[in-house]
Amino acid sequence: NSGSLYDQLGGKESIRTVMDDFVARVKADPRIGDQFQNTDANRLASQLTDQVCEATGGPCKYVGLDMKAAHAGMTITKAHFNALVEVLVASMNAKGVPFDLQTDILALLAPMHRDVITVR
Ligand code: HEM
Repeated sequence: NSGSLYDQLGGKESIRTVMDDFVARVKADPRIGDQFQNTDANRLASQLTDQVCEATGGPCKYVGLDMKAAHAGMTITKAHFNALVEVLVASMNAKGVPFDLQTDILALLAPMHRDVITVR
């Protein structure tokens, strides 16, 4: 396979499609949904799209809070983190992201656990 991860994903519109699905599933998830109760779905999907677009080599710039600041003050456990990853995989499956690409994306996000998990 050639091209950036971003191109393989199908560009920004495809990433946004996954993220819209993801935020909806997160809000409905019994394990983590409560934490996103007051979250503006459109805004979070937009932030996540920019973040993943940039991280995969796309022409975007994520201008939100860094991951430590974004999650400071929240109660986020390893179990919460794993639940969110599971939800993301469900969305990537639902939107037809090939398995190899899924693992590439997860590899980019996994190290963020250090800044996201606040309860250790
Ligand atoms: C790799 C894992 C994660 C990534 C990449 C990530 C990414 C982000 C991003 C980009 C934002 C927006 C920051 C901004 O707007 O400036 C955000 C906000 C947030 N995240 Fe995470 N996050 C992750 C894991 C989690 C987990 C496990 C939880 C809790 C279960 C969580 C809960 C939240 C909440 C509640 C917000 C605030 C949304 C709002 O503005 O209302 N995140 N996250």
